[in-house]
Amino acid sequence: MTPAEIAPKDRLIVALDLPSVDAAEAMIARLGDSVTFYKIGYRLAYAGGLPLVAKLADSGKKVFLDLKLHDIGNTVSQGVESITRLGATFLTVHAYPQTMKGAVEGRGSSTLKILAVTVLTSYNSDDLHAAGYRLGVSELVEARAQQAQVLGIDGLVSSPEEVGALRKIVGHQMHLVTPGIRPAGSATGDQKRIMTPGRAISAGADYLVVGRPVVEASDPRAAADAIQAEIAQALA
Ligand SMILES: O=C(O)c1cc(=O)[nH]c(=O)n1[C@@H]1O[C@H](COP(=O)(O)O)[C@@H](O)[C@H]1O
Repeated sequence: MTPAEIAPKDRLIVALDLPSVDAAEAMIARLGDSVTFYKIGYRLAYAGGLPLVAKLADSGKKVFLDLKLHDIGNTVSQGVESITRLGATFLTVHAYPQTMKGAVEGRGSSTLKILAVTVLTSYNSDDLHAAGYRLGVSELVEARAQQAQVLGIDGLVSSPEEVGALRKIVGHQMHLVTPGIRPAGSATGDQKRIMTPGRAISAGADYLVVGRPVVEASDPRAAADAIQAEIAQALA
C-alpha cells in the first residue's frame, strides 16, 4: 500500500504508554473500533507488553513497536531479525547509518517496516547543540532522511514541522510518521515541535502518533473520535 492509499481511520496511532498489560487491555477495550493502530513503546514493552503485539495483530489491529534501537550494526541486525517474528507492522530505530543498515539487513524480506527516528520531537536546535550537534533540527532531519532513503529504510519519524521538506526529499515511497501531535488546547508536556492533527495531515503526514491527549483524557474514546474527525476533515 502506498502512503496515499491509507484509510483516514488507520492514520491515527495511539501510543499505549501505560504501566501494565492490564491497563493497556482496558484502554484498548475502551477505544473499541475507533482505533485500528497502536504503538507499544518502552513503558509497556518493559512491563510485559511484547506478547500484546501478536495478540493485537491476531485481533486485526496493527502494531507499531517503538523500541528505538541503536547499537552496533551486527547487534541491531540480529535484534531486528528476532523482532520480525513478533507480528508488528512498524519498528523504530534511531537514524544513524550503521543502525539503519543493520536494521534493513535484519528485516530482510519480512513484512516488518523499519522507521528511522530523525530528531526527537522533544528537541529543538538548542537541545541538539547542547548534545554536541553542529546542525539545527531541519538540517539534521533532512540529512538523516537522505541517508535513510539510500539505505532502504521504509519510513521516517519526525515532527509535523518537517514533513513538507521530507516529502520533497523522499516522495511518496516512504511513510512519514509524526508524533508531537496536540489537539487545540491540550497540554504540550515535554514536546517542543508540535502541531494539531488537522494541520499535521494537511502538511502531508501519513500517520499521527498520539499518546497522552488520548490515554490521559477523561473520555479516551471521545478524544480519539475527535482526532479521527479532524483527520478525515483535513483529507476531504
Ligand atoms: O518514535 C516515536 O514514536 C516518538 C518519536 C519522537 O520523536 N517523539 C515522540 O514523542 N515519540 C513517541 O510518541 C509518543 C508521543 O506521546 P505523547 O506526547 O503523549 O502524545 C510517545 O510514545 C513517544 O515515545
